[in-house]
Order: sequence, then C-alpha cells, then structure tokens
Amino acid sequence: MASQLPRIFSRRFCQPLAPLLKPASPILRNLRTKPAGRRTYATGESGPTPRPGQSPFKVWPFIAITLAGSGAYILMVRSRADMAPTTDLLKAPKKDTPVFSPENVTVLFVLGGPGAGKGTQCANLVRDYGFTHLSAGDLLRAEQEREGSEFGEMIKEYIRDGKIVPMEVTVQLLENAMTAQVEKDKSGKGKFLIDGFPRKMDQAIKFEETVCPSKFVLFFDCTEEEMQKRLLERGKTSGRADDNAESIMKRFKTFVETSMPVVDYFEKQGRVVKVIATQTPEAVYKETRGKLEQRLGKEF
Ligand SMILES: Nc1ncnc2c1ncn2[C@@H]1O[C@H](COP(=O)(O)OP(=O)(O)OP(=O)(O)O)[C@@H](O)[C@H]1O
Ligand SMILES: O=c1ccn([C@@H]2O[C@H](COP(=O)(O)O)[C@@H](O)[C@H]2O)c(=O)[nH]1
Repeated sequence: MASQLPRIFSRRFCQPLAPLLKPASPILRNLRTKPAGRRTYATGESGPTPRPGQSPFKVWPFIAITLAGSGAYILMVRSRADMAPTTDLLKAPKKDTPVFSPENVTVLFVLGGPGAGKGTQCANLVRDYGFTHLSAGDLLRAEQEREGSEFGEMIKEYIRDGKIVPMEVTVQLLENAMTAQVEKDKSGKGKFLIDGFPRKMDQAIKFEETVCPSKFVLFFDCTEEEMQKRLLERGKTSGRADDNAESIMKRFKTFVETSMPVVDYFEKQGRVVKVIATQTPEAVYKETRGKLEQRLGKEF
C-alpha cells in the first residue's frame, strides 16, 4: 500500500491514512466485491429436473458447508487470541523517540487566532534570528495544489470550512519540510518557527512524540474584532478561499473551541510566551523580541 500513497507519506503514516482515502481510490476500488452472477452450466442446460414433491434445492450441502465454515472461523479467531486485533492495522506503529533531538533542533510553536499577525512576526524573526519559518497552513495549501495529491480536495474543503485537517497529513508535511531543511544544513541542526500549529491536541501530542519536542509556544493574543478587520482587509488581495466573512466566523469558532485548549495545555506546563498582538506591528515585534530574549537568552 505504501507504494501507492503519495510520496509525502513514505513512512509510518501510511497506515493511519488509509481511512482518509476516498472510496474512489483504486486501492479501495479493487477491494469491492463483484455482484454475484447468475450461475449456469457450461453447456447452457439448467440441470436435472426434480421429481414431484422433491425440492429443487439440496439443503444438506449448504448446512454442512456453513457448519464447517463456522468451525474453521472459531478456530481461527481462537488461534489469534494473543495477536493484535485487526483494527490495529489502522494505527500508526508506535515510535520510541522523536525524529529530531531538541539538542540539535529548536522548535517554537507559533499560535494565535486567525489574523493575529503570526506570519508577519515570523518574517521579522527569520530576518533577525535565522529561524526557518514553516507555516502549517502554507504547507497544506501547497499540498492541496500539488498535482496528483490524494488529499487536495479534502484539504480544500477543510480550509474553506475552517476545520482542522486530519493530523497525519499536517504532521507528515511538517516532518518532511524539517527533514529537508536539516539535511541542507551541514551541521545537522535547525531552528524552526512552526506557525499555526498545533491547532488541536492530537497534533500537539503526535508532533512532540514523533517529530520533535518544542521549547514553548509563542502566543499572539488578539481580539476577534481586530482579527476580523485585518482578515477582511487581507481578503481584498490575498486570494485565500477562507478570507471571507463566512469562513472567518468558522475559523474563529474552531480557534476558540479546538485551538485555545492547546494553548491552555502548554500554559499549564509553563510553556507559553504571550504577546499582546493588538498593537502596531512594530510594537508587537518589540515585545516579541524582548520576551524571547528573556526566555532564550540574547543569543537565540
Ligand atoms: N499588528 C498589526 N496591526 C495591523 N495589521 C496587522 C498587524 N499584524 C499583521 N497585520 C496584517 O493583518 C493581516 C494578517 O496578518 P498575518 O497574515 O501575519 O496573520 P496570521 O496570524 O498569520 O493569519 P492566518 O492565521 O490567517 O494565516 C495581514 O494583512 C497583515 O499585514
Ligand atoms: O495545523 C493546521 C493548520 C492549518 N490548518 C488549516 O489551514 C487553514 C489556514 O491556516 P492558516 O494558519 O490561517 O494559514 C486553517 O483554517 C485550517 O483549515 C489545519 O487544518 N491544520
């Protein structure tokens, strides 16, 4: 099956992605059973004529086959008692350690509501501190546009409705992008701003367990009123399918219900650096730098 999935899902995410495949997938199509054809004899004859009072169907062979089949099935199930249940086939194999060690790779998650100014501030940090900026939304949009992507249509719908794309897709896209960057850097090290991620608890846990533990969350705190104003303004030129009033409302709802619990989770662990994002871009950046230097030291 791995060979039939897109290249981005080369490794351990192949199995959990199976349920995401649309029914039209050739993989699933091949598994559909053919409709039972009407059976005829090779000669075209319809078989011996039953005598009067005799049923045209012989039931005993069917009963015998059913009993034998049931018995074989019970034996098979018993012999599998100590094996993993078949549903486990859909779960990712558990990984013992993340792909990247936090000693070599620094990850800062960047969160905030839609339009809080995450991308704007990440660009400043890239310029001044040499971070690599990976926006989960950008990676998803690129995957959506990639020719032949099995997930293009699904991603499109999720983004338009402001919903969170199933984590396997996003985590794998991030891992791929990080790997490419770390391999490019001769030192084997990396400094990443992971923007707009994790937006859901399952993503946070999966990423830290399998890709890399993050140092903390840089959280841009902004009012809905201000974010809505910014997004509607951006929507005039961005060409984004979700920068319209209807999608913006859905994105706000998802943010409050699904993404804020992630911020609260990291907050409880003392792993959130909060910046007031309603100010001018310059003032937001000044506060960001100050708080990051405090947390990471001047040389971060
Ligand atoms: N502090 C600010 N004050 C006013 N406008 C801002 C500020 N920061 C960013 N903007 C503008 O608001 C819009 C959204 O900013 P940005 O794209 O950085 O937000 P974002 O949090 O990355 O959004 P999304 O989550 O939708 O990707 C942009 O048009 C940007 O120029
Ligand atoms: O982890 C993620 C991140 C994003 N999405 C989807 O993408 C859009 C746009 O994200 P931006 O950060 O605003 O560019 C978001 O509304 C989600 O639909 C996601 O599913 N998972």
